[in-house]
Amino acid sequence: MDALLRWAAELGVSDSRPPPFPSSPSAAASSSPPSSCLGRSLVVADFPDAGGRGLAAARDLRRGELVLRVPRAALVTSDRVMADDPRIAACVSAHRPRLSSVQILIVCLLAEVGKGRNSIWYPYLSQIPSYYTILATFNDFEVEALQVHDAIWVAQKACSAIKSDWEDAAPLMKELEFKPKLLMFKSWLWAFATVSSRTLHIAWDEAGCLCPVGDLFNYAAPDDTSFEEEDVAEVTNCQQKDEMANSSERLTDGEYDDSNAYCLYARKKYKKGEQVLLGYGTYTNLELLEHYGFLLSENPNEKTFIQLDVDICSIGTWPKDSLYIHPNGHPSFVLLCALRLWTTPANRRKAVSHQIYSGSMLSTENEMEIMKWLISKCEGTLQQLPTTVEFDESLLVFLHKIQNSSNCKTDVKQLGFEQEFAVFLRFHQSELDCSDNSKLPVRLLRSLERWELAVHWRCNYKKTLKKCISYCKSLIHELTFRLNRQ
Ligand SMILES: C[S@@+](CC[C@H](N)C(=O)[O-])C[C@H]1O[C@@H](n2cnc3c(N)ncnc32)[C@H](O)[C@@H]1O
Repeated sequence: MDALLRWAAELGVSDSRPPPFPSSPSAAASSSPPSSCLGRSLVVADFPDAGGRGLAAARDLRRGELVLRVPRAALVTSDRVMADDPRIAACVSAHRPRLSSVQILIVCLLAEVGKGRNSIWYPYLSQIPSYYTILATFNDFEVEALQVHDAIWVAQKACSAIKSDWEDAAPLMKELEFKPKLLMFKSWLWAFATVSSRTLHIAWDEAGCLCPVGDLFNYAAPDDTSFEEEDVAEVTNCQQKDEMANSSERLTDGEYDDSNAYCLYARKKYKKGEQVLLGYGTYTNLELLEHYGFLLSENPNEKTFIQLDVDICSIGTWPKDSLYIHPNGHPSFVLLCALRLWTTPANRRKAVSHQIYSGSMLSTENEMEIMKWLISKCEGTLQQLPTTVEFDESLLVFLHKIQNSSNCKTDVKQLGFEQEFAVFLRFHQSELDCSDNSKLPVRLLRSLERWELAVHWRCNYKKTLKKCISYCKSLIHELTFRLNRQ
């Protein structure tokens, strides 16, 4: 990491705003770059429960403050790799019409990896994780563990799309004489996951850019970023007005700006030592798993979908993905509207459409019918899934413990789940031959990590359905009370 931070400093990456002009020309010429690009606003730190390696505030940070600047020279982009290497440029241009910008960036990334120490990005490339847990890396056992048909389908589709991209790009990579290891699907998957989970948006390339040091920020779901009065006062009083200028518009965390650099900003106030997080976008947990390989226990953007008949989905002009259940168990506004319309006799729909689109309840009876329908749908869905929330919660405890166990044979026996673990081992054609004080092999530990993610996802899914049932029951109770009083 020290080598990366030194290399980045040499390229002008910095966590402090550069002075408007050097104090004197001789001082500018003689000043050597600092030994680290961090230390003034940020430091690298470990956050075991929130993304692992990440960036912490090196001092108290103000909202809207510039915390990292990464000049274009440090960014890994397809155009930069090709500008530096005419052979790659010539081969890519011959294949370009058939390839997407993401495929081209992946090929450029693998080409740089193939250069080893001769790559100008070597200090950066050697700090990129060596494996990922995005959905496409899940094997059949782990995919099955998601249990919910839609999620299984997303995982399978993600993997087959990446495979087909790899096959399409194979002739180009052969022409570039990639080493056999880099031609393998495993390498493509690694590079795909790197691009998927670490790129930042740039205007001139849909695939984005890899941003050394800037890609060390972990994720927090974007929340309501409306300006609080306190923040406005802070901006008004701020001495560094130039830095804070436009900070009300700068509630996005980062952008490639006119100074030819990627600039990243604190999107809220941070106390020294706190983890500084970026909101990469609003994602459901399945999307986070698909693109980034993790999920959040509390995700405000989570959407829980249940199987709906075609006639419900097509009853309005609403997009299908707006028909879902919120993490607190409440049906989404659109799901509620669609169900109100669907439960109304066809000949009356037109007459009540104004009421429905404004979000009003049609009648107590209609609302009770919807709530009963939702209860039965959620209960039916839960019954069809092979395990319960309680089982999944215990399995999660087991999976967590077993990954940290130094005595797996005894622990598997003591913690239960021997049967599930035997199926897991059979899938991996492994036997539990680890003696006391030995850890499981890395291959199995990584699979356990992905299995845990799958169980975590399905457990959250079921919990939301249970919350929906409780919500509907309490509403029915309330409506019955109202009806009885009429
Ligand atoms: C841009 S990188 C962030 C830095 C990364 N932790 C590292 O060590 O290089 C994004 C990856 O960090 C991890 N990550 C980010 N935010 C996370 C979070 N809130 N919880 C768990 N993992 C997270 C995921 O593996 C994700 O794909």
